[in-house]
Amino acid sequence: MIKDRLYYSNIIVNKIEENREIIIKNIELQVKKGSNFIFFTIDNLLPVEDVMEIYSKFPKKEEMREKKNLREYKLIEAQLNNHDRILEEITYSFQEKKVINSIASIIGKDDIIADEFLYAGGLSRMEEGNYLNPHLDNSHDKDRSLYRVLNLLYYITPNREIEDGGNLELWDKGLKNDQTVIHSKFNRLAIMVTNKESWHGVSKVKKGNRCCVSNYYFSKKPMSTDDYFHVTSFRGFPDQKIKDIILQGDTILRTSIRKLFPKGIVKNNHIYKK
Ligand SMILES: O=C(O)CCC(=O)C(=O)O
Ligand SMILES: [Fe+2]
Repeated sequence: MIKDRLYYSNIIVNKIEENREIIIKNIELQVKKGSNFIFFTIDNLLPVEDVMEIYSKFPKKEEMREKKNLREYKLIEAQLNNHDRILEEITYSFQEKKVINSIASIIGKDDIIADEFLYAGGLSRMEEGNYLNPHLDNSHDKDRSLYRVLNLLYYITPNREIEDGGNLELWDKGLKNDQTVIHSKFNRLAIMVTNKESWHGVSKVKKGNRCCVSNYYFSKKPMSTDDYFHVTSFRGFPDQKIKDIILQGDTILRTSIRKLFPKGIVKNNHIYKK
């Protein structure tokens, strides 16, 4: 059996469909509570031996690009053809039409387009001390013609405990309230809406590594009714008061630059050049 995107996507769709009822109930509850930041997780996505194989081929620290600043400290790779073929296959399996359709029908949005250039998607690796501060994802795609609407995060590092840090944190009740912690557990797919309220981040990794395969879905229409545009906007974690002020200033600065130069001044090289 060739482990290609078709193979993975068949398993993924079956898993989503198996969980359809529970996911829909969960989303309905969130909507009822008035949340616009919808998310859900699907556990045991792939057979364990398949995830272990993907994990074993995941690029090592030295083979990835380090992003290190006040906002984030992590390793990324979008240039998938520099690595084992299996990594490109698992990443793009989430972009197969039937996976998109299955998720789209659950979310109730029919005009979803996958991000074939992996603009800010692809592989990410976080090691001890790495973090991703609370942020709103950039509202649009690389040409600023489509809205980002969903983020799919598939965690593949075995034996990660919640105490090891590196968990996905969602401010689904607003930044002034406590965040919901999503354990970045082995073989878990987390799916979250991205809009102007979806503040999220990754807590500092305390132990081991945290490998993730990520994909964005786009759409001509946003997840809400009104139009909006924002650059990736960062905040401090709740205990980082000074960093919070600095990061808010940083967002204001980058927003003003973006107003002067709508396509940005530095070329974003976090894309898959085919
Ligand atoms: O790694 C994660 O769980 C979240 C990643 C993320 O939010 C991002 O890359 O924008
Ligand atoms: Fe994000």
